[in-house]
Amino acid sequence: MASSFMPEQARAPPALPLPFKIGLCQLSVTADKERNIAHARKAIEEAAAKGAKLVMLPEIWNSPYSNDSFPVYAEDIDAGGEASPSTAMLSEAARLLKITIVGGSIPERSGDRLYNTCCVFDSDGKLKAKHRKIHLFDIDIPGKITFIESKTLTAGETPTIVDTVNHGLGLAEVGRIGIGICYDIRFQELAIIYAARGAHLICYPGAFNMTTGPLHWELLQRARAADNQLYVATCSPARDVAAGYVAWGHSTLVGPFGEVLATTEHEEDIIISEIDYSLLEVRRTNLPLTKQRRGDLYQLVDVQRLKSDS
Ligand SMILES: O=C(O)CCC(=O)C(=O)O
Repeated sequence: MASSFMPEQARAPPALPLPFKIGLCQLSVTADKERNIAHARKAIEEAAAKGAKLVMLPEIWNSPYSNDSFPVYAEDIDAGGEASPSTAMLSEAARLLKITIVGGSIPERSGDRLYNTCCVFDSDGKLKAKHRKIHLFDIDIPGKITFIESKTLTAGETPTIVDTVNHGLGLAEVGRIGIGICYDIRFQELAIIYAARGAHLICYPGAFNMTTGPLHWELLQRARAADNQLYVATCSPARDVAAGYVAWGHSTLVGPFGEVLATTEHEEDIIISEIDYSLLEVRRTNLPLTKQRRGDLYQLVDVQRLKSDS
């Protein structure tokens, strides 16, 4: 049996967690940051009270979604404490409620740069991972939507995968989770790499809009899940038609067969749904895609892993 003194490489892989509940908090977001933080905390507490062991928040939940707001609402996550009241709240909530939190995203200040960043906290309140949005949302659909995140934000440089291991119990609390933020979902290569690294679930906090949302939001989630035979969870802000950026809403959990397991409309909501990772093996046996891949004809290179191996 793995002892807590063994080095990381010598540990047996943690046992898959038993089925557990995920909570997706589709929150209203206002210009009042203090209120947004208190509101998010309340929603996290409600999801945990309903049995969620993993709780997820939307993209940019502490600030309006705009290039004017990002510099004003940005926090120095690495400094922590008073420099980052949003992540201080997430850490405390995770610790007190004994849950894992995929903390949506907030604007992050690091030196003279700004990022769109998702923090993952384990059930001890420890920051396990920080994902900086890799693909910035720069699009122009004339007459419909133009948004250029790169006006203010810098793109992240690394894919992010998190093991939620409880070493004491030798259990993967809520599994191995890949993280992407919104526009990151459009890039299938990222999801393929997460699947190849053993992710059970990919979490995409996101805020699609009224043009691309109806066409692409569910389509992309189901495609990422079906192609990679894993769970996909998304969490959006609730829709505010008076806001400068109107979010599509429709936070969703998709299963490893590409099936929508739980979803909602555009109002505030907390979705609670069950995740059972034993289904991954079932689906992968039904459709043995990994074994059937034609590596002799095509290959995808995991550049980060290649660099770390060399
Ligand atoms: O890809 C899209 O259509 C929307 C993406 C988005 O809203 C974002 O990345 O914030």
